Amino acid sequence: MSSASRPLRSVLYIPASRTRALEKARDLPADAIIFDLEDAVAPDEKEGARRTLAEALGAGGYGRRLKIVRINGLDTSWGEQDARAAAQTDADAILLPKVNSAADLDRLAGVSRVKPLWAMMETPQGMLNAAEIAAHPQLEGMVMGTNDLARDIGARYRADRLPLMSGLGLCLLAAKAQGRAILDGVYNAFRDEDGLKAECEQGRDMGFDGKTLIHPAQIAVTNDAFSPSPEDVDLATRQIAAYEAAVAKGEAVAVVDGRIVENLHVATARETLAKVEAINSMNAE
Ligand SMILES: CC(C)(COP(=O)(O)OP(=O)(O)OC[C@H]1O[C@@H](n2cnc3c(N)ncnc32)[C@H](O)[C@@H]1OP(=O)(O)O)[C@@H](O)C(=O)NCCC(=O)NCCSC(=O)C[C@H](O)C(=O)O
Ligand SMILES: [Mg+2]
Repeated sequence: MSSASRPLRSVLYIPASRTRALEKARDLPADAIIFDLEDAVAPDEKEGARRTLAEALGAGGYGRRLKIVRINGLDTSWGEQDARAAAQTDADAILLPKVNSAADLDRLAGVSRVKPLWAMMETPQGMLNAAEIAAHPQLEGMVMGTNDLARDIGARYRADRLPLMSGLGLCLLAAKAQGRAILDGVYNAFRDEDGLKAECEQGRDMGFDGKTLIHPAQIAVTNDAFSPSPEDVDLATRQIAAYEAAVAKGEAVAVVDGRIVENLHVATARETLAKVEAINSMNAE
């Protein structure tokens, strides 16, 4: 199953050096996992984390969740070995941090041709080159790195994320133009449920497929925010029925709840129902 047809609402980072967290994740209801060899792992632990991760993936137990390995940058002493090691596991994709251009992905593709690639979008140069990065033939998805981005542009934290909006928007447009998945950045205050909920809803409304997370306590809120609500399902069902009735009468437009429904709205409604089906099918496992 490709990542396009599976839910990506909640995507949990797990430091690859934390054996207990790697074990715990097998039973967590996150849609996908990013096994992190980069920022969550201290320099002294990098080599050990690579081995620990290979063992954890070898042991399996992560079900149908998308499994992504975030390697260290290829300009570090660990990056190339990380990429080679990740290529030998059953991970679904390799995530390259701090991607500045499509050439960075070419370099990773040279080391690992076998796995789909994901790109961390978290540098000013990366924002400006988002279109060429999204168009890379081996790329499957993008992940916003809002901590690095905020640092690089000198932005302060704001609940409305105004300073980050141009970067988020550029990457969203680039990903959507190429049909790639795109995930929102992390919410650092992992015990603040209300703040997380607000940021999830903002990302969802912008068009992100899901949100990256740092702690298991963030999964339920995020799954809820990125799942179609019962009201969404009800509306979608009524829109499809009304439109089909209109078409049967030779008309191209229906009206539901005082709003027009055309073929494009019906396409969205069908996608909503398909998303619910994909979520139910994943939950059934
Ligand atoms: C933030 C943490 C350091 C907190 O860890 P801890 O103090 O251990 O939390 P808890 O005691 O509340 O943990 C409770 C149980 O949950 C497990 N746990 C904790 N975190 C995870 C996790 N991420 N995945 C799976 N399981 C997890 C603990 O083992 C406890 O289990 P149990 O023993 O059974 O009770 C910690 O959460 C953490 O390290 N989080 C990940 C941080 C991380 O990955 N950072 C890098 C990614 S963010 C980033 O780099 C974004 C981007 O690049 C950017 O620029 O923005
Ligand atoms: Mg980062």
